[in-house]
Amino acid sequence: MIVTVTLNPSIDISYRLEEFLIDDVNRTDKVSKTPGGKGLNVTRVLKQLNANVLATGFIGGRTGEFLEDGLKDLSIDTSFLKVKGNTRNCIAVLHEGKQTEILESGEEISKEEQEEFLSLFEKIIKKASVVTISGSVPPGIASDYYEELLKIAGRNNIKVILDTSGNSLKNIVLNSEIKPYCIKPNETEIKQIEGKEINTKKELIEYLNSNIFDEIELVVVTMGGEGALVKYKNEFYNAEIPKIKVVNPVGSGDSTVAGIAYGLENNLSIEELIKYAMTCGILNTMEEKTGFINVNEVENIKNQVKVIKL
Ligand SMILES: Nc1ncnc2c1ncn2[C@@H]1O[C@H](COP(=O)(O)OP(=O)(O)O)[C@@H](O)[C@H]1O
Ligand SMILES: O=P(O)(O)OC[C@H]1O[C@](O)(COP(=O)(O)O)[C@@H](O)[C@@H]1O
Repeated sequence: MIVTVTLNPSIDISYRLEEFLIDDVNRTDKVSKTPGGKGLNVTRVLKQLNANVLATGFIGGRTGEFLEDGLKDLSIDTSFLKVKGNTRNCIAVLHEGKQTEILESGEEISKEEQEEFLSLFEKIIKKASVVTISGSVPPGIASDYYEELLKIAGRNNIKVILDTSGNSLKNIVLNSEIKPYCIKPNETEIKQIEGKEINTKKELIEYLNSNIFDEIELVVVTMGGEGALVKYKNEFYNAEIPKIKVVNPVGSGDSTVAGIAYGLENNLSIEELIKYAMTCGILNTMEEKTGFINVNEVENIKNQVKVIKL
């Protein structure tokens, strides 16, 4: 089983506009509202891949109920901790080929709620082989909270894929006693870890060879339409992907994480795992909906992804 952790889920609202008018009124009938937050996008794609998946995290209020109902409609198993604060909304405006996002930070999670979640997490991961942890943490949660989750997963010998950014990622890579099995930074996030200038693949390889990544077995640095550079057990792989028509790229990193989790759960070879990860990311960009792929196209796209050992 794969457990997906979304500590800061959201109702993802997307508005598509021909033109985005600043300091003016924008009207649209092209609206979508889906259960979101990075980990729930991961969950939906895993469900589409027929994986045995359980979603957990904090939810609260009417927005939390909307979110849980949306997952139930997709027959997704959930075990959320209900909290006092309301689940947030995140808005993406898709306009003129661009994507402008307004992400609420979410409502505060109390110390008691944080403690309660650690107990719930310990209980539900007993049957898991892979855990994904995605996204930002809501207010009230210290940046080392993810380390607590890693310790619990470590005690239970479970592989963790961590997809986060900013201080949460920095803290895990630079300061955490225990490391995740895999991280999936994009090009911006990898530079944020130590504020490094990384302009070429050669520089990226040099950076990934530095000892701060020694204990992380799998590092997947995604590069949007340019595919990814992957470090696995000190070997490097370049993932070359086909040129496709992008409809909506929101959630493609999350879909990539779903592909990695699927690969680990099914003990795929590293080449096959990278192909699945890229395929899920690509297929998500080709859809209007976030955290959604056309499963009928998996084989076709996978055959067009090239994984080259460097
Ligand atoms: N323009 C694109 N064309 C094709 N595939 C894409 C494109 N953008 C993203 N992808 C796919 O999704 C993956 C993750 O995208 P990326 O933008 O790097 O992540 P994030 O959403 O985390 O910023 C890429 O490695 C690729 O497989
Ligand atoms: O948890 P965070 O980091 O605040 O991000 C939440 C947002 O990220 C998204 O998952 C989109 O992320 P990506 O476009 O980076 O894949 C939205 O669904 C969600 O609103």
